[in-house]
Amino acid sequence: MLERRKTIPIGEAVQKIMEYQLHGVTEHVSINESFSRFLSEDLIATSDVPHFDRAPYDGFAVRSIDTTEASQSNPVEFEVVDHIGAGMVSKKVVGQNQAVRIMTGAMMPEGTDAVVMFEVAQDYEKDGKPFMSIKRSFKKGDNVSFIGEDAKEGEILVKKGTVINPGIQAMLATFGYNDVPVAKKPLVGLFATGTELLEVYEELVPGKIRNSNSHMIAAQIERAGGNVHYFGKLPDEFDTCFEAVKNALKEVDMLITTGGVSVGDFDYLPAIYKKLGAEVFFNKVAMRPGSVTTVAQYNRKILFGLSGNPSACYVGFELFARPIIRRMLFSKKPHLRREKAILEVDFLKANPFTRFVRSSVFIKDGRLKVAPSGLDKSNIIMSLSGANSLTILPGGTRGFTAGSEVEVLLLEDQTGSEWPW
Ligand SMILES: Nc1nc2c(c(=O)[nH]1)N[C@H]1C(S)=C(S)[C@@H](COP(=O)(O)OP(=O)(O)OC[C@H]3O[C@@H](n4cnc5c(N)ncnc54)[C@H](O)[C@@H]3O)O[C@H]1N2
Ligand code: MOO
Ligand SMILES: [Mg+2]
Repeated sequence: MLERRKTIPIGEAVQKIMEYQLHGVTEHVSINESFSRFLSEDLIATSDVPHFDRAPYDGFAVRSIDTTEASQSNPVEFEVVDHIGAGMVSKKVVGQNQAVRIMTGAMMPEGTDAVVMFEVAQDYEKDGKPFMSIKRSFKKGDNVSFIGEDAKEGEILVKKGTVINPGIQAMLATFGYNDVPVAKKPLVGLFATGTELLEVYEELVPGKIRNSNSHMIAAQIERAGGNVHYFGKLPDEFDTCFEAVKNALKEVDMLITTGGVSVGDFDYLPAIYKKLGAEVFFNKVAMRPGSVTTVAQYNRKILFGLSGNPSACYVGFELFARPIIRRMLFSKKPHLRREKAILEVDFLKANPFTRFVRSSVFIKDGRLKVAPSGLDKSNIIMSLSGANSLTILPGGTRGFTAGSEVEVLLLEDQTGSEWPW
């Protein structure tokens, strides 16, 4: 007899998974390998930046007090007693009406408190000695880049769980993080199930199709920040699938399968979970596509039984597996970012369930707009290539007309959302 499944709302399904706390693990990687990894500790300023007062221009370091009387009609003369570039430190203590020729980035010599740019000074020689004169006054601190103006020692500059971008790379280097504490990438096991599946390089034959889901999910796992362990494809045979799933679980942090989760005669995943003794969180969600998505836990490892239908599989991954991966990367906002956008075209399909329409968001006339990226059926592959978002069309509506405001989940955004439901 057909097993009746209990349908639960999407928010409840996500909550059930998120309640299951899987923790992130720290590892240290060289700064050269840290780009696009997730920080596992707050990034703290280990020193002031800059850590010495320095010249922001090429010119002359002077004592501002010596410039007070300078004007167009009264040039004031300075003897140039030293000459330094960035990285050099002057040993001179600068006295009255003395100056040091200084280049951008060099440390301010003792006694000086202002920099005169070359453009406003006249330099010349007298008796074989260098001199310069100015026709305007300078205040203490004019053209000086002060200690700590960029960052103060001890400041928390970037929170843990943030993805490392080029700017963060610069900070890490500035503060001497040669080894960077990052979240270890969760290892996500992956199987494609289905007797109909061919490898990419195989010729098409009647009744068979090429396995596209595992290549798609592998990319989604990497986009989410995980590492993929692809175990291959399995035929729809109970014993083979059971053994493969049971063994694979020992090697990974979580396991994804695609296909075989519905009510068909060869859909073995529900029976596999049962024989394993796994705790099933849900096996029917009030959403399209992906309604058959099944999630369970066994031995503190989460099993994601994603649909075999490509679009359903894709959506199931983004809503349920992505937040778990991001959580293990210490993200405080592990879910897809939710924004409002204006629908560009009519979408008049009535549906009792919430739909997640593969869509393309774009900016037009300064506003975020959205349009479906292709056919909206769960067995469709082609609408996925142009999808950078999922438009949420709540259940119980008669569809939406162009110009309506709708909510979208952004697939390629790194900011994320704390809880979009
Ligand atoms: N009587 C019912 N039939 C179905 C129901 C239902 O509620 N009652 N649900 C439908 C929905 S909704 C979906 S979604 C699918 C889910 O099917 P399964 O998750 O069991 O997946 P399969 O049966 O194995 O395959 C479905 C479909 O997807 C193709 N497929 C599978 N794997 C791949 C792959 N790796 N790459 C590309 N395509 C793949 C497969 O050939 C099938 O066409 O069930 C409905 N049926
Ligand atoms: O689960 Mo199916 O993908 O809803 O269409
Ligand atoms: Mg099936």
